[in-house]
This record gives sequence, C-alpha cells and structure tokens, in this order.
Amino acid sequence: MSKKPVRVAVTGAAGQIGYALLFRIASGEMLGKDQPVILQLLEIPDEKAQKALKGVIMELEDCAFPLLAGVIPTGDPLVAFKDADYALLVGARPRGPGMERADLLAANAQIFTAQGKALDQVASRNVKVLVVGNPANTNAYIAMKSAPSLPRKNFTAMLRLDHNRAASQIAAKTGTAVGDIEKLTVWGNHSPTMYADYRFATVGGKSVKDMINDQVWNADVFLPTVGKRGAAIIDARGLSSAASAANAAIDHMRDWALGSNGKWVTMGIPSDGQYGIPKDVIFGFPVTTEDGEYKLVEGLEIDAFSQERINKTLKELQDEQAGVAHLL
Ligand SMILES: NC(=O)C1=CN([C@@H]2O[C@H](COP(=O)(O)OP(=O)(O)OC[C@H]3O[C@@H](n4cnc5c(N)ncnc54)[C@H](O)[C@@H]3O)[C@@H](O)[C@H]2O)C=CC1
Ligand SMILES: O=C([O-])CC(=O)C(=O)O
Repeated sequence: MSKKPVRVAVTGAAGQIGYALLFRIASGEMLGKDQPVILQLLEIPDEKAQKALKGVIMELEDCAFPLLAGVIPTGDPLVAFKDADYALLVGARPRGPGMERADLLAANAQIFTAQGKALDQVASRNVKVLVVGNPANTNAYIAMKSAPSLPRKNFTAMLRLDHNRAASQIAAKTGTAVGDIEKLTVWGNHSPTMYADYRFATVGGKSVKDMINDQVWNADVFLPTVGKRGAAIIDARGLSSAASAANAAIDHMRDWALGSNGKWVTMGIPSDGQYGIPKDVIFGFPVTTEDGEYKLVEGLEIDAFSQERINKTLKELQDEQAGVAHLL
C-alpha cells in the first residue's frame, strides 16, 4: 500500500532557492522515492510574487511527478503551515554585494516572529523546521522562541552548506573522494565566523588532519575559503548561492527524516548546554541522525585553537540574539 502523503511547507517558494528546491522535493529526493508529498507554498501576498509562484506551480504540474499529491499556494502563513510535517523557511531578503549576513537581521526578524507564531498555532506538533533564510541561526532562534508550544528540538538552522563546502575543500586538498570523508563538522554560526573542524575527520580510516598536516593552511586558507564562500559566489554570480543551498537543504532534511547511517552531519540545533554553549543558542554541532531524531556527538576534545574559534562564533550569535531581544 502506498504511504500517506506528508505536508511540506516551503516559504519564499518563488525565489531562487525555491526554484532549485521544489522539484527535488517533489521527485522524492528529500523524503524518499516512496513518500508522497503535498507542497504548501508561501510567498508574500503581493501580485508579482504570487504570479511568479503560479508559474513555478505550472512547471511542477508539467513534471507530472508521481509523488506530488497536491500543491497549495498561499500568501498566508496559517494556510502554509497548517498540519505541516516539514517546514523549510527559505523566504527572506537575501544579501547583495558588500552586505554581511548580520545586516539582514532587522529586515528578517519580523518575518520569523510571525512565522514562528503561525507554526505554533497550526503545524503538526512533530513538525521538523529548517531555517535557511539568513541570518539562519538567529532566525531559527526567533522562530523557536515565537513557538512556545512546539518542542525546541524541532527548530534547526542550515549549516549543511558550510559542511558540504568544507568537505569539498578537504577532498580537493587531500586528493580523496568527497563521499569518503567522515567525521567532519562545522561549529557555530552560518557566517564567516563558523569553525569548520577536520581534526576528527577520516578518509578510509585515515586521519585527515595527519594527511594535511599543515596548520597554516587550516588557519589561513581553509577556514577563510569556507567562511567566505557565500561572498565569493555573490561576487562571481552577482546573486547568492541557490542550487548549492537547495542541495544542502535537501541533505539536511533527508538525513534528519531518514537517518545518516551513523555518519556525522552538521546541523544548527538549540544547545542544551553542551560544549559550554548556553541553552537555546542555535549552534552548528556534529550530530548523527536516526528514526527522525538527531543526536549530538558528545565528548569531543576541544583544543585551545578550537576553543578560541568556538568562542568567537558564539559571541557573534549572542550579539545577534541581543539585537533581537526586544522583538521576543
Ligand atoms: N543558510 C544558508 O546556507 C543559506 C541561506 N541563504 C538565504 O536564503 C534566503 C533566500 O534566498 P534566495 O532564494 O536566493 O532569495 P530570493 O530573493 O530569490 O527569494 C526569496 C523569496 O522569499 C520571498 N519572501 C520574502 N519574505 C517572505 C515572507 N515573509 N514569506 C514568504 N516569502 C517571503 C520573496 O518574495 C522571494 O520570492 C536568503 O535569506 C539567503 O540569504 C542563501 C544561501 C545559503
Ligand atoms: O552568502 C550568502 O548571503 C548566502 C549564503 O548564506 C551562503 O551562500 O552561504
């Protein structure tokens, strides 16, 4: 017997990331090739945006995806999030050349307060929320705080793009296959302060740190390359990353829903105090996933260099939180 459809809400559905994301969700790449989905698509209630959304839906229809059990376009978060099992909060203002993600804080904070409240009112109590819109960690924090009746653990932010970027850089440096890299993680904020950490990483059982054995490359090349990759893409394309962001969102949700088979992945999750990160800060951590739940990898040694990096990205997150405290 075929499975019952699940409801997947996507905000900013007519935007760049939406265009790279919806077709892959509808084809089963996110939740499995046997899982029908109903897409509940939110765009701003503006004629141009709603018309663009209509066009995207025409294209979805024209794909004749067997797993696509319905599409609900709307300008109202209460409709988009009604009974949602998954919610991908993509809709936000992206940054342009010369802007830092923190510049988006004020512009986007209101969106995530309203959407957190709407999720609180109408979504499934088990809804899995992924915040992609920047600044992603703090937006996830705002949504979580605005949804007090939902479990805190349901709110996550996307650090998977940073994780995938780090894996690619390491594969290139070591001449190994990206898919063979295990136990990599990215700590902290989705911003240039994030700390991509390959101290525990292995390829075919061999230590990546030993293979590279170059702390100057780590500090002066690798970390800035991964941290500033988003800006490098804006510089090259004139637009922020979209296909790779959509791909990371698929990876994040797929692993959360279907499990990572023991592999470490990076998710931005609300801290419970582990590694000295204060409770509720949405922080990139190494996790494994199984049966629809993520589990933080605990007990890793944090050396002085790593602690300094973690402190820096934590401070930035705490400053962002202080900047939106009046809204919560
Ligand atoms: N966490 C991550 O790794 C990444 C995050 N991003 C962020 O993702 C966000 C979306 O990026 P793009 O798709 O490129 O932007 P875009 O501008 O192409 O699309 C955003 C869409 O969201 C819609 N929107 C704005 N406010 C909304 C609201 N309140 N409700 C529903 N829809 C709303 C807009 O009308 C627009 O269609 C940006 O904040 C960007 O910075 C982008 C890449 C990576
Ligand atoms: O840099 C941006 O504004 C978009 C983004 O978050 C990324 O590509 O990592």
